Amino acid sequence: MEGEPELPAPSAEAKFFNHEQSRPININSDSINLSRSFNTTSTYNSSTSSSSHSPPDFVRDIQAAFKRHRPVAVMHKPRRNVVPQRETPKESSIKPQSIFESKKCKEDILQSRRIQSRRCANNDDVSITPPSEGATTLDAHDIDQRTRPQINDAVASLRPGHGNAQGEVQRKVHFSRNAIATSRGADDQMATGTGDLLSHMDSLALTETETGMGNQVDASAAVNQDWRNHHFQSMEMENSLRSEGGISSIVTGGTIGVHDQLHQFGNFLQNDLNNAITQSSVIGSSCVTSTLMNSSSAPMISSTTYYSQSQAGDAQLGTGPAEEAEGQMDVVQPSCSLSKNSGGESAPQSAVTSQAISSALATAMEVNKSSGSCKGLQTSLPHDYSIAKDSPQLDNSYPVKGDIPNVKSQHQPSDVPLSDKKLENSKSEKPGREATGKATSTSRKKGYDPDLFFKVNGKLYQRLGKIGSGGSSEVHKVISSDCTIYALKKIKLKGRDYATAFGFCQEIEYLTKLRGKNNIIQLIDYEVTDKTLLREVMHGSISNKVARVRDDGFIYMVLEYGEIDLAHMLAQKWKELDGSNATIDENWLRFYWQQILQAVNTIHEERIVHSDLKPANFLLVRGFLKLIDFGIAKAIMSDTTNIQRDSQVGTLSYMSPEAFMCNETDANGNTIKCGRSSDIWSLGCILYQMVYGRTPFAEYKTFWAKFKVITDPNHEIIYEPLPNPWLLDLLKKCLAWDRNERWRIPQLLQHPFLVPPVPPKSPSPPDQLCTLLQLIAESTADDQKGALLCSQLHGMLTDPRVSVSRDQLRKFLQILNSLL
Ligand SMILES: Nc1ncnc2c1ncn2[C@@H]1O[C@H](COP(=O)(O)OP(=O)(O)OP(=O)(O)O)[C@@H](O)[C@H]1O
Repeated sequence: MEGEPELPAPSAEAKFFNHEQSRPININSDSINLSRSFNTTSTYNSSTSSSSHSPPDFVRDIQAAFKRHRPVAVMHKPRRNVVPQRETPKESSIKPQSIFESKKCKEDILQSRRIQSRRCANNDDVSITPPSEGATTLDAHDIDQRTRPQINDAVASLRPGHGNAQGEVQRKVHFSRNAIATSRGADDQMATGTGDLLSHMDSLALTETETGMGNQVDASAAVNQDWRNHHFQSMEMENSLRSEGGISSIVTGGTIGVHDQLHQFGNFLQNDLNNAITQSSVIGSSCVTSTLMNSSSAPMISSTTYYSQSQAGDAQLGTGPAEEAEGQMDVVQPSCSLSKNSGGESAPQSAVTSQAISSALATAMEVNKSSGSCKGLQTSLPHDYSIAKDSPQLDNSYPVKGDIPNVKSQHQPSDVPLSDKKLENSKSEKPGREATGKATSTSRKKGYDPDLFFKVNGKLYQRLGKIGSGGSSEVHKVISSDCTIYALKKIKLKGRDYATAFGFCQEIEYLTKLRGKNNIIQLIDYEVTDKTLLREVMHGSISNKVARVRDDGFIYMVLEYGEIDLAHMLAQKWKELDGSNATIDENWLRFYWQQILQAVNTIHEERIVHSDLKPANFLLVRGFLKLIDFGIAKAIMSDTTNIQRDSQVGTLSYMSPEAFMCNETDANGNTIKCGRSSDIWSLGCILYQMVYGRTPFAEYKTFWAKFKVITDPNHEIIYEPLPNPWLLDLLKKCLAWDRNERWRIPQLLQHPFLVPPVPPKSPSPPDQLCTLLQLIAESTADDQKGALLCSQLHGMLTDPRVSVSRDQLRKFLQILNSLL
């Protein structure tokens, strides 16, 4: 595995904006983009080039020239988080007892729902008072006998019949701080879905208790597996809801500031619901929550709420006329197991977002409020539904899962002692309120919660978790209103210079150009919020390229979602091989190498040089590799084969010699340029890594060491012996130092490693005889008899109906011999 190159001394902030260049970079040990501001007299000879500056000057030059952060995709330190598959949080183990308890709990719930459904007819309010602060984790058996029925009762309030088609039911849910609450039909339009929700909850409970995964649920995995199902279920449900007059089903948990949060989402959907008295707007009905309330962090109802999924996706929000009322706005229902983690990248999948469900409740409450039927909304709940505030087990961050045994706080780092957690909670309470207030006002203004949704061209995408972040962007996993998973790349423009912004817009341009090419990641939609900027950059009318974007603009790119990148695939592959002497399976290699070549061929045919090819930029989408990240790609002008670069760009370990020396002059006085062959070098590095498990210059750890060897034409790359000599040959064809000697993609696609030469067929005995006879006939052309015999024999041998025995042959030869 490759080590990290040490880069030239970064500045204190390690972040530069090069006014001459197009991009800012963060310099860290992972990656580097170099600007060519140190373009001086260096030549192909590395020693010359490096010696043309004293190191401190050079360092300064380079620092000034670094453009943007380009992490080196080393296999052992991939930047992208691999989705943990149903990872179990350390803090919350499920004990058999818990499972047993949770099953019991489920029965309790079912029972209490029955009771509750009767109560519902009487327009009960439900309030669950939160317990004191403290614990962050709760197992089912931690829920004491007193609280469980309360929870159950609360959940039971979701029973069908709580709202009904006549519209007389006006159930309210009051959330006290940290309260777990359940939903109820907000009014008649919310009646029917409750039943669906409950059935989902039931099945969820079953799922969770039976599988013993009542803690963290891998949202992504679940989403991936089930979204199609969910989609259909959603549609089904939508239809049924429409025909039945509409409902809203809501399950939620509560936390501090819940009313604010409820209010904001209420605003978001108010139009929908107000205009849709007879329409359905089903929110999150399919999701069952296991809710952990934490007042300190939650952007909305709870900082960490686990949606355990059973039938996620059964409901759609904002469909039908309600949606129309919203004005083309697609609203995403949180149908899938979701994970929201304020911690961001480190645990994208573990984070669960509960907000849509919470929001649904908010909506319901808003509707109730606005309809004047919400008198119970702010009131306390009947005490039999309350969870004692001082309950020893349940505190402000307790998970309440209804019938789900075990959840844990995601928000608080697990290594924080409990007492500290308490402290943090109490400390953060106030800011939490303030933050919530802010979020609320933003949400009110925008009509949706920006912490939860992204809006691109009027369409909402619900955030499922952060996938990763590049040098310039954040990439999130999102779900659209039709339950399709996408990746959403968000680039903040504020503070960047206009030239950089132009670069970002160019990525959009390339992706637009590459639409329909199935080995390139597909751009589904995009929005540059700063329209003036977009206009300016696209028309090339930026007057001051070094000026910085001052407004809070963003670029959003909705992209096809890739499951895993090649860097992770390789890491996984090598992990599997670890300890054994085996090498990567050649067929596996061929399969993906061919796809890599085809993807790059696609852009080369479109006269685009990628300039940052590395395993992390090949994503697996539905089993095939697709190329991503055209952030520094460049178009080749029609009259040339090279691209014009102001700067050195790329990721060190995969950068070609000419990329290091771009724009310098070679020994013959020619300017060194980058072109398609630079990409071929990078491909060679990728192939080398696929074969040997490390990049060709991995042993050179520092930037300088790498720079020196890569730019040295006499440096010999070490190739360990390989069983297949063609593979070795292929590597050498890609990693030829002289860019003119490197093979091009069409040739590489025909290389014997991919297309093994077919051995020539050895001629069959009759063929040989025929040839022989031919020769004899020619040599005895003067002897007519001999020639006749030869042609007779030839005819016999070539006629498939005639079989000639050896004896016959011998006789013929004897005759022939006597004649000659
Ligand atoms: N369509 C996608 N599907 C899934 N994951 C993606 C997708 N696009 C990007 N990612 C993930 O997000 C990471 C960052 O994305 P990308 O490389 O496009 O951003 P960047 O800011 O240009 O990064 P870099 O600094 O590498 O150039 C990628 O390494 C990849 O793991």
